[in-house]
Amino acid sequence: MKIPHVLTVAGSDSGAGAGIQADLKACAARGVYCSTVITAVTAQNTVGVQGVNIVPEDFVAEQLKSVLSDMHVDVVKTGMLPTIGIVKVLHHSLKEFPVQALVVDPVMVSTSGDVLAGPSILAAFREELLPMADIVTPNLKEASALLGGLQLETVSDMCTAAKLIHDMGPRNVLVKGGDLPSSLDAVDIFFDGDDFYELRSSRIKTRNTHGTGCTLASCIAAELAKGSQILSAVKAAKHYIETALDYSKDIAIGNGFQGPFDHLLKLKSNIRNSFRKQAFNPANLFLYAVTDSGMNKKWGRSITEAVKAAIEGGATIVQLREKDAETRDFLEAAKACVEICHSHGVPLLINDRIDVALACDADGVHVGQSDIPARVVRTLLGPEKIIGVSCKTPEQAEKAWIDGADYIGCGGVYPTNTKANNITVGLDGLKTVCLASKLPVVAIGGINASNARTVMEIGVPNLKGVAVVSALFDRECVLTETQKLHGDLTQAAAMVK
Ligand SMILES: Nc1ncnc2c1ncn2[C@@H]1O[C@H](COP(=O)(O)OP(=O)(O)O)[C@@H](O)[C@H]1O
Ligand SMILES: Cc1ncc(COP(=O)(O)O)c(N)n1
Ligand SMILES: [Mg+2]
Repeated sequence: MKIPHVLTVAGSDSGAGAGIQADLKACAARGVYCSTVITAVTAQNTVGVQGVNIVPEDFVAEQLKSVLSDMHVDVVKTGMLPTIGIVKVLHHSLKEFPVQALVVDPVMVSTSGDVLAGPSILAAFREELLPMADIVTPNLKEASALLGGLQLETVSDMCTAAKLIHDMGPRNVLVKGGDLPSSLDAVDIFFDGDDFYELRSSRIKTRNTHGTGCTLASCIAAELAKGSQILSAVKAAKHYIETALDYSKDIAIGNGFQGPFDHLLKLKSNIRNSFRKQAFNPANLFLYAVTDSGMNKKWGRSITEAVKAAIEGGATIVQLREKDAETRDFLEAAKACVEICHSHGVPLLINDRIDVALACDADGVHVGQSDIPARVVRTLLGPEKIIGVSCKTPEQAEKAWIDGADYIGCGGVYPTNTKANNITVGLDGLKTVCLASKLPVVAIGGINASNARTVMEIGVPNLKGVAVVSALFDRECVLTETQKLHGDLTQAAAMVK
């Protein structure tokens, strides 16, 4: 399988906000393979550039040959090209190994004001590289330098510059206005030789803008490699910059005035979630209340009234299992239950309906063997949420563990009216599954005040509690029944210890 491939020819930034490091991260974030030809190694941080060590042009040529003679590169993107010799070497390589598109970011001065490629480079840019480029992406200072010091202060000046640079031969020009002093928005001008496009995004208030230029150019290259048209590639890249800046506006890396931003925001948001993740507490399975709309209707109670009574009676986790409710009514009830549960520190799960769980920000979901697989539920809900799976066999328990579930429900232990045609596993089946399971287990199916102790007294360590439906909700007083069951379970737990 061929995958989209960008080759970046640029300098290394030890602080990893710009240069090669930004290019690698931007391409990774956009799902594109990125190879790297390094033209210079900079000693650089959030304060500025402390040193530059230029790679000899022969060795730049050697790197280019290694990559281009072996790999299929779709798009070449250039950043810091510190010498005329390196520009010439690149020009030569691109003649020998033509690619689908060339994106030129004419890096000259870092935002910290340090020179990365001197003015002597300008002639080589104009003569060798720009005529080959599909797009060139100067910032205000670079556009001005390319045009012999022309003053650029307004959006209209940027249009003039785009047109003049277009005359040097590139097919498209993007003049970037990140540094436009008077502008509330971040405005860039795109010119394709016929039309001007004013591309605006909100200007994010942050110190973390080091590397925006490199990232923008890499992202354009990545989108081109995936087959986008140039204008949509530029728009996608600009949108990505805006999102990444917004996401990273408060991160603190380094003590200087310009910090790097965070390219891999999607990935990081998962990692951050996993830092935040409170490990599921198996003790919550102790008295697990599962609602049933039919029963509550029969006794003239709303779901919320039933849940409140169960919690006050000592339920340690609640699952809403509303098979017949209209979705919108269910969601409203679920939102109210989330509030009640959270005010008591009790987790609330939703049976089967991942959409409802997401919409009401429930603590998790319980799924059966014929529902969406737990592995998919985990992807949809992220690492923070609780996932339970109904299992009858050790194999199903093993699979639930592999899929990233937090607990399993095992049953039916006894015959029950709440599930038609449900195979009963009995106490023996329960014990077998508990002994095999790597996850904590809650027993379910026909459990009530008269048999709960017997269930708990099978005495296997990872049986953490019982789940009940009718024993709480098919009764006149949910509060009393829950209190009674809680008392029995507490006694049984004391016996087992
Ligand atoms: N604070 C900001 N908020 C939103 N977008 C920005 C901000 N600063 C720069 N950009 C955008 O980042 C991209 C790079 O622009 P610029 O900073 O001008 O280039 P360079 O990094 O080469 O100096 C442009 O699309 C610009 O509009
Ligand atoms: C190696 C290298 N390449 C490019 C830039 C420009 O990035 P910025 O203009 O965001 O400082 C940089 N600072 N370092
Ligand atoms: Mg910048």
